[in-house]
Amino acid sequence: MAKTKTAPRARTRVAVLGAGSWGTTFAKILADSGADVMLWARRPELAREISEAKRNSDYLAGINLPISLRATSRLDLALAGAEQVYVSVPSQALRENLAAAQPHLHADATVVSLMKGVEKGTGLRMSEVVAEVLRIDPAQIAVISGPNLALEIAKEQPTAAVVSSTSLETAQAVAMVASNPYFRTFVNTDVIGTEFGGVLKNLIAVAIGIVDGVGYGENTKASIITRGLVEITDFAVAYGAAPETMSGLAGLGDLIATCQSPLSRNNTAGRLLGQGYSEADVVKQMNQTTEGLASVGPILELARAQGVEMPIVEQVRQVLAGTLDPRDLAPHLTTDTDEPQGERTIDDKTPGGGPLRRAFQRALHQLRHGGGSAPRDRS
Ligand SMILES: NC(=O)C1=CN([C@@H]2O[C@H](COP(=O)(O)OP(=O)(O)OC[C@H]3O[C@@H](n4cnc5c(N)ncnc54)[C@H](O)[C@@H]3O)[C@@H](O)[C@H]2O)C=CC1
Ligand SMILES: O=C(CO)COP(=O)(O)O
Repeated sequence: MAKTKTAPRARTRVAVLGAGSWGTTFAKILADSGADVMLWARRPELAREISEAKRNSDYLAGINLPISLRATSRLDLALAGAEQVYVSVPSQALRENLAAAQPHLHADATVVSLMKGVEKGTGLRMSEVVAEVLRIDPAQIAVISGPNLALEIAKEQPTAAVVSSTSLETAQAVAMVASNPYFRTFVNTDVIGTEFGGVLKNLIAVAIGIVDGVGYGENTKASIITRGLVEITDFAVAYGAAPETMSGLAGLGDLIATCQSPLSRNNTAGRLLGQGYSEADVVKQMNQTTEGLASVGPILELARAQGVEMPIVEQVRQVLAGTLDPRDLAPHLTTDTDEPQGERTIDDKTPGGGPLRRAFQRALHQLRHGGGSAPRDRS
């Protein structure tokens, strides 16, 4: 019997906007996953180096890029026929880049944010900026986040990430195109949690860098990471995230990677602050995007709006402003208000409330006001 020939599956045409360390690495992930990728670089000389030498010596020194990867400095060429558009520019530059891209974008294209920041001034998440500028169906928008230090992935070290969209179908379509033997993608529909996980871990990584720069050791760092996870979970849950997302790859996973690695720019910036450099000096020294520095202000404003306390992020703000000595940054286990302190002194795995937590708070309140002993950490 003659074998039926199956036609080879057409390669999905995708564009990646931004040829910095993550944009270039993601273009490699997509090309290695079998997609037909066009990478947009702002500078024509960088686009030429990527297309001709298959190198990006400014951002990914020593990495050989896939032969099939092409780059251009023309947005119209990058976007022509692209079914999926992955965006990896600094968060504060997203709006202007989207406005430039819009006339060349296919009406049905899926737009995928790879970014981990919020917009100053509006406090919007990147998917919200995409929705506001492009006015497309939310089902056309996805975000990708997780423990994804670019250089490790460019070296093809096995990594997992989360693709999130309010449409599971969209998340799955993106995950299909962005999966290969070294890059495994999981899907969810919790865009808020997935995005905030990436934004908030940067702030805790800056705090970790600061105490590292001061010379404090593992106890301090583990305390900050643990308390930081509670803090960022409280924040994200207050904005509608699922708590499980914060203990998954896009929350805890990314928090661990970013807080542990000297490859992290947020961690590095924090270390310089801890060594006594001012914010202005640090910004001058970092020649790559350091989202955490720009996110501190908007995140604290959003936290205030929901009544969420973020003592560690607040201390980072004070170090940046030069009003707190980096040596005084500590996992904030006490507060300076007269309020009952149950909310902040319970080491609770269910941030955001629950009957058990409320009962515990009542007991703590009684103890405190009835002259009993100090609250104990339950962990
Ligand atoms: N590098 C990493 O390991 C990862 C980065 N991300 C996120 O990806 C986003 C981009 O980060 P990276 O690629 O690392 O940054 P980068 O600093 O390496 O590259 C940024 C790119 O954006 C371009 N760009 C376009 N418009 C710009 C403008 N107006 N101002 C400045 N640059 C402009 C730059 O030319 C450059 O190619 C950030 O939100 C970051 O948090 C997410 C996961 C991993
Ligand atoms: O998001 C990242 C890892 O998941 C990269 O972190 P940095 O932006 O601090 O380098």
